[in-house]
Amino acid sequence: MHLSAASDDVRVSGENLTHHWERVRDRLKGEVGEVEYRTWLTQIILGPLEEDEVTLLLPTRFLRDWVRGQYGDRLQQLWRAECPLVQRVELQVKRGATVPTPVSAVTASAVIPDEVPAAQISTSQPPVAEIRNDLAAPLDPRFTFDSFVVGKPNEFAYACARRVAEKPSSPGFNPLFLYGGVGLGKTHLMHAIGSELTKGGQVSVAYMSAEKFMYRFIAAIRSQSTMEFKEQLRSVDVLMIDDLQFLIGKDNTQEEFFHTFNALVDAGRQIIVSADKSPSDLSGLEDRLRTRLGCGMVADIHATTFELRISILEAKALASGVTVPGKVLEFLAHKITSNVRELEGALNRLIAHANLFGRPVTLESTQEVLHDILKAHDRRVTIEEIQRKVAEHWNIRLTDMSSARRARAVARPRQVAMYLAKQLTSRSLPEIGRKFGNRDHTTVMHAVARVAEIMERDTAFAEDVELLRRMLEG
Ligand SMILES: Nc1ncnc2c1ncn2[C@@H]1O[C@H](COP(=O)(O)OP(=O)(O)OP(=O)(O)O)[C@@H](O)[C@H]1O
Repeated sequence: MHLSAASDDVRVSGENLTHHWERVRDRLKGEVGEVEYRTWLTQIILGPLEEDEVTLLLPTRFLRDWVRGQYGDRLQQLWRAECPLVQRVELQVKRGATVPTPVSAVTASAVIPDEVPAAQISTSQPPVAEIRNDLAAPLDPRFTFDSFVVGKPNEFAYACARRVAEKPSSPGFNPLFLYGGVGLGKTHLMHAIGSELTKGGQVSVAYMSAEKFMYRFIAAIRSQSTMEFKEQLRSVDVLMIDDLQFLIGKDNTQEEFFHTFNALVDAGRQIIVSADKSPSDLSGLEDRLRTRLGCGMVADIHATTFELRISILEAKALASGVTVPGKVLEFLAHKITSNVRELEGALNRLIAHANLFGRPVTLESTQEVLHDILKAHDRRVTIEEIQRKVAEHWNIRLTDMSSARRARAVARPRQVAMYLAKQLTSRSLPEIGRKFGNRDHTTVMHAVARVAEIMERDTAFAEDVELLRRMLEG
């Protein structure tokens, strides 16, 4: 019954009830302040009074929970004080509830969208963190915990991610802040958490890059649908924002993110953020945001070790079904140390090549196929290193690299060292000559030509030189 009598002798008319509600609202507004009121409370619509219970309607489940959690008790007290017939306040979701008046140029949205049924919010297979209007990006089904190779540099971040996936919003783990250099697995771990959480279809997850967050926010301002945007974000169970460093210098977006962040954490939802630096090092982000970002669990992913790179390569090679010799994996792990993305890219190219041409992967084919990548990764080799390696290889004294001795057992390795110095460093012939006991540049020129010539006809010698080159380049 709409606006029924609360007791036999005292009745509350619809008009009176509205009047009481206005007074309750005004008092609340006075208590919480204009901004807070505009953000959360303008959307409450007065519903029916039944017995001693007044119903207040909100357009979404999220808002209902929020208002109940933050203002529920206070609303009840104010109602009781205003109208003694009202003893209880019931907060309900009303589909299609509209805001009576636009709130402001930026936050106004004449129509608040219907509450999204849980089934619609949660994802289907393959897991897609989609919530209405493509707000979030899809999760990559390849990025799972199973496909993530764990080693010393990432074991802590992995353990934290696992923990959040098992028990979101646990105290001490909210927010989860993952940070580390480029291509080290932050996005992979976030998607893995998302996929795990959406498996049961009960949890809604929104994943997006900080950049997308900003563009969506700007678009919402332009189309005057900021409120809808806020609502969408604030209705998820888990919000994941990747590459937060993008928000540095974007003050308005930071502000919006800060409010969303607070609203979600205060409502017991999980936030997961990734960045290239720790919260304290993200100078350019507002202090209050940095403080809040750092107050959950902060986990860094360190640069990979040789062992981790080998394990990752082994796992990816195995999954591809192509046999990649251990020597090739070691070679790649030595050469490509920057990040996992590049390592993976190199391996993928080898695998694609092997599949395309039906040829086995060898060290030689690897060097050929990855010529450009390897070149870019050539590390700076010094002439001293070359001399040391070559002397060790032919078992001669290091001092013989610059001595005047001309015996072939000494002269040939010295020539090889000069040849490699020319090939692997950017030093000029005179500079190389100086490092080899102040020899003339023509001596170096002669050595380079001589070594190349012998390599042409002596395969064993050529292999020796190639091996030395690979070791030095590694
Ligand atoms: N430990 C790992 N095991 C398996 N694959 C990994 C691992 N670390 C990274 N990768 C892979 O490396 C690639 C790059 O990882 P990802 O995109 O997660 O890096 P990121 O840290 O988010 O980088 P960016 O800073 O550029 O956003 C992905 O294909 C990912 O699957």
